[in-house]
Amino acid sequence: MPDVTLTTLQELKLKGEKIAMLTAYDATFAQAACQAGVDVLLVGDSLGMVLQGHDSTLPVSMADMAYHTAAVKRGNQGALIISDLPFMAYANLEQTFANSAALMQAGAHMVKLEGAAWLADPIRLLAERGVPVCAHLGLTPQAVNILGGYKVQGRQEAQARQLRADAMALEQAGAAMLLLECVPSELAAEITQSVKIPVIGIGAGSATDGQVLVLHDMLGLSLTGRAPKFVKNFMEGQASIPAALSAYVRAVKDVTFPAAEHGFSA
Ligand SMILES: Nc1nc(=O)c2c([nH]1)NC[C@@H]1CN(c3ccc(C(=O)N[C@@H](CCC(=O)O)C(=O)O)cc3)CN21
Ligand SMILES: CC(C)C(=O)C(=O)O
Ligand SMILES: [Mg+2]
Repeated sequence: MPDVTLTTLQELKLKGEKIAMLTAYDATFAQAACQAGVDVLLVGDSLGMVLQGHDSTLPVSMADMAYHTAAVKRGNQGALIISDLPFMAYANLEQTFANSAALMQAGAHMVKLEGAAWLADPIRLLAERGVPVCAHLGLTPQAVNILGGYKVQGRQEAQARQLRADAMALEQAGAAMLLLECVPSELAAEITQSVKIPVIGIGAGSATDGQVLVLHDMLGLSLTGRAPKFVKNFMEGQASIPAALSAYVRAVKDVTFPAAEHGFSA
């Protein structure tokens, strides 16, 4: 078992102490993040963009996710490891079970699925089989071709109402955690208060129970030359990568990150 478990995260939410989460794709950065005090490591399918150079997360395979999960597991020092199920790896229940098993056996402690209320059945069935699930709501990058780009979600009242309902339904179904990406800060605050499970945000303001960023983004690296609005470069003013990782954890814990400028309004 890792030092950080679901119970730990529940306690952090109750105490009002923020959860620091960061993506990791290899053993060395996993170890460095742990030594900086990161609570949760996310083996994100963002690796398709930052490691592989694709322009979306869609080309990422299960083999890729299992390979990077196994590498992160070897460098991990007590963090909870969450791995993304990649595009179309949870299109039906049989695939969802087999692919979740592969990630758990590679070293994940939880899997993350992108979607909405339709995730209720897979979440309930995975939990019954021993797999905790994080539900990723709001801007779901695997649906970029449906969404028409990487755009803020939940700005219209009807969409906001839908997101609130989805969050409650997925908690009810047995989700262990929610991740809100690119939603107005006010809406993320409401959802965080309305559920008992931890809510992690990226581009969702400072009121969520924790924050996540893509490792390369927070180290000031970008393939496209322009980072999303919610990114802060933590290398600025730091002399080393370990110092930047520590600055990130400190900023999340003392709620100096994210600032208002990193969030979206309705
Ligand atoms: N390097 C990296 N960082 C990420 O955060 C990330 C990935 N890759 N790959 C998968 C998804 C894609 N993500 C993205 C990418 C771009 C924006 C973006 O540029 N958003 C606009 C908002 C536009 C609006 O106002 O609707 C922004 O200005 O931030 C957001 C999320 C988040 N994830
Ligand atoms: C951006 C985060 C939330 C993610 O899903 C990823 O890194 O793939
Ligand atoms: Mg992802």
